[in-house]
Amino acid sequence: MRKDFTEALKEIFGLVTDLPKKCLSLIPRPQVGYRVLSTPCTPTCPEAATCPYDLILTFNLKDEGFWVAFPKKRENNANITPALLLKFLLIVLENLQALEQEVDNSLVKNALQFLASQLDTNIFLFDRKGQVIVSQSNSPISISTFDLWKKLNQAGEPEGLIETTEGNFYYRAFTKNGKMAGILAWKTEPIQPEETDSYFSKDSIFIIPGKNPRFLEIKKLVRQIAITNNTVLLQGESGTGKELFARYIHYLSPRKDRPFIAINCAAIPENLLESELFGYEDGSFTGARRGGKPGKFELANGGTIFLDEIGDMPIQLQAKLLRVLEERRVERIGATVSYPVDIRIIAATNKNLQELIDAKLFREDLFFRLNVFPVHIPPLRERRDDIPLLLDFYLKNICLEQNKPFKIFSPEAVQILKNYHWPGNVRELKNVVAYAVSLCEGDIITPPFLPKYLLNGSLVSTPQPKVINPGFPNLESRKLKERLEILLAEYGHSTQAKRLIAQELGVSLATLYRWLNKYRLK
Ligand SMILES: Nc1ncnc2c1ncn2[C@@H]1O[C@H](COP(=O)(O)OP(=O)(O)OP(=O)(O)O)[C@@H](O)[C@H]1O
Repeated sequence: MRKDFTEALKEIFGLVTDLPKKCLSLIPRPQVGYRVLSTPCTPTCPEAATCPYDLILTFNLKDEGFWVAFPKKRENNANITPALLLKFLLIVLENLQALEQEVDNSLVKNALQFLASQLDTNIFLFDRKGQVIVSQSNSPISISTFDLWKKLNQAGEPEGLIETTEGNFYYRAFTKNGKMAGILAWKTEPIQPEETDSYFSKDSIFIIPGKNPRFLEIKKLVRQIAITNNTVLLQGESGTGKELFARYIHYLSPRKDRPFIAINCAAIPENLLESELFGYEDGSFTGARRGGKPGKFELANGGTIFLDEIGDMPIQLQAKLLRVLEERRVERIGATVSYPVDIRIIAATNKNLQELIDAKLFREDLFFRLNVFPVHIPPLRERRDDIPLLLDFYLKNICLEQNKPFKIFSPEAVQILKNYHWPGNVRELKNVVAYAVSLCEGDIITPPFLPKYLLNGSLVSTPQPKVINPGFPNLESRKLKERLEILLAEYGHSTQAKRLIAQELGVSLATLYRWLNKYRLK
């Protein structure tokens, strides 16, 4: 272990792990854990003026002592940056834990405080329950440690960058025996390019949880596309995160400070969609607002427009959209002139556009214009390895939102959730977690706290055929219609009521509108 550890330090950081004998005689060795020394190690060192090191750390791991020094002049002449020191500290923390050595909090605290004073930054170390072990503020900040902890938990990934009212914080969660043991966060502003090396998540501030290899590939592709101005077509089942990805693309693009305008082509009645998208001039039709109204394209000028459920766009409007895509100009209804617009277009659908083209419901030329960068987001059942991570992500977030103590899922509950086929994808998973959190008062969520339909053996571990839009879990049409009627009677027909119904069913508002149309329940 010691060899691997010192080799890693040498290799990754170019650190000196074998100090000259004369130094060793001056350096006190800690009884346990580690100790950080700034040079000179002692005021009496005869070579203080010419000491080649900046910082020396001494360790005692499993009764074995050794030393690491940070040379003032490193091989590649790189400065010892804050990120480098912190990375180093994290490696130390993790190694101490790998050796199953209890880390003495006061030692960690001293080390961190020392580093913070060297780094001119703010550092916080939380234990797994969010208690602050170290809070080192070099300059006063107004964010509360609770708010910071909340944000860190919302990020969902083991490492990355979060944005707060106080600027950016890098963070890194560390684990012990496979469980989260704490989170170290430190303020970093502005972000220096050399600090964003591969050790840290390049997902930037906006993080989409998911570690499945295919999903990681998609995130990588999306990051590459984001910085271009190209049109993107997101395809995937309902609830897989198409809108989330659209926002992610916008966020990572040079347009991030300009508007992101989303419009759901299926949720808006056909006769209103045109005026919503293109706007209208004064007096262009009965009931039109005085002075006219700008459409979504105009509102999105300089930014991104997200056309959700593009497969549901009426065919006559498709021709008009095609013109916008080709000419980058928009003409309000009733106008005689057109305006230039600078927009990035992201479209999404859970339908098979090829089938719609064959059925003459979707224009092929529009499809080619939109399909510049196609991105297929896989359904949750095709990335089951991410289920525990997503459960954990939403569990923490929902407990924080509902101001409840943190909970965990029992292994039996996780097993059920891992086997389920998730037709409503991540949206459905999120609803299941919210359901369980509101029912369970204890610390452990066991199977009885899960929605009943998940416990029904026939639904569990039944491999499902791959379908683009599977609809609600195994409900036959008649049952679905009955369920919708009951819910409408209970909640009413208002837009807000429909939002609640969609939430209860674990489907998007657009899917609900589609069903209401289908069963003539509007
Ligand atoms: N990978 C993910 N990690 C965390 N949350 C996710 C992920 N994917 C989706 N979600 C969450 O699931 C919900 C549904 O996501 P979103 O609305 O982006 O899906 P969608 O594919 O656009 O759905 P629809 O086609 O029904 O409009 C949102 O609350 C979103 O935050």
